[in-house]
Amino acid sequence: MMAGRPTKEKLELITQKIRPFPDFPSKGIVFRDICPILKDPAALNAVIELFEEHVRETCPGVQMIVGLDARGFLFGPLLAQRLGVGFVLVRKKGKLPGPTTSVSYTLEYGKAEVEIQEDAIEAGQKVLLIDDLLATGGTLYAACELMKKLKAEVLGCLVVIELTDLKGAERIKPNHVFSLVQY
Ligand SMILES: O=P(O)(O)OC[C@H]1O[C@H](OP(=O)(O)OP(=O)(O)O)[C@H](O)[C@@H]1O
Ligand SMILES: Nc1ncnc2[nH]cnc12
Repeated sequence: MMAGRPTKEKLELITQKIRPFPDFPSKGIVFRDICPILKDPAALNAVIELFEEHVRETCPGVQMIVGLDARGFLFGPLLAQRLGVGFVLVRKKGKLPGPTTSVSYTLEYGKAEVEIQEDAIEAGQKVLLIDDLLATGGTLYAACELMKKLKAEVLGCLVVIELTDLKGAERIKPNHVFSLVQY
């Protein structure tokens, strides 16, 4: 049923479910909350179908979906299942057991460090990164650096929301970002 819905309708369904919260988590930030998307199966399905369509058209050789802590974990495994590929976690530092490698980065509202298990991805594997939102691009940039360390081939990045004024797409170049909703 959902697959038959036009793209425009799917995008409207998703956009309606994104809530803005001014001045969260600090003054001047408009926080774009994706929680209502998760509460609505049709909206969540629309997100996954639009990502799936894009990936099947533009990255048919993808071998692994790499999700970013924490909200990339909400969409990544669903997409990976649809595509019939695996899912790997990029986590905030200190959460993963065994040998890991890490990269630090700055956020729209803070500083952090991400890490991945060293054996999560094999050299040469084709991966797509996924997160809920692209702001300054610091997080995705750091995740792309992790991919470099593991010698993975990044086919692109997927986000539900892109905050275009913050120029995250510039930051992660030459990697490409596909976003569903832009502000
Ligand atoms: O493009 P950037 O400026 O790097 O910002 C985007 C990142 O910020 C948010 O995560 P956050 O670090 O708040 O963590 P969370 O997902 O654990 O809430 C968001 O989910 C992205 O991962
Ligand atoms: N404005 C924003 N809304 C939600 N998540 C974010 N992560 C970084 N900036 C954000």
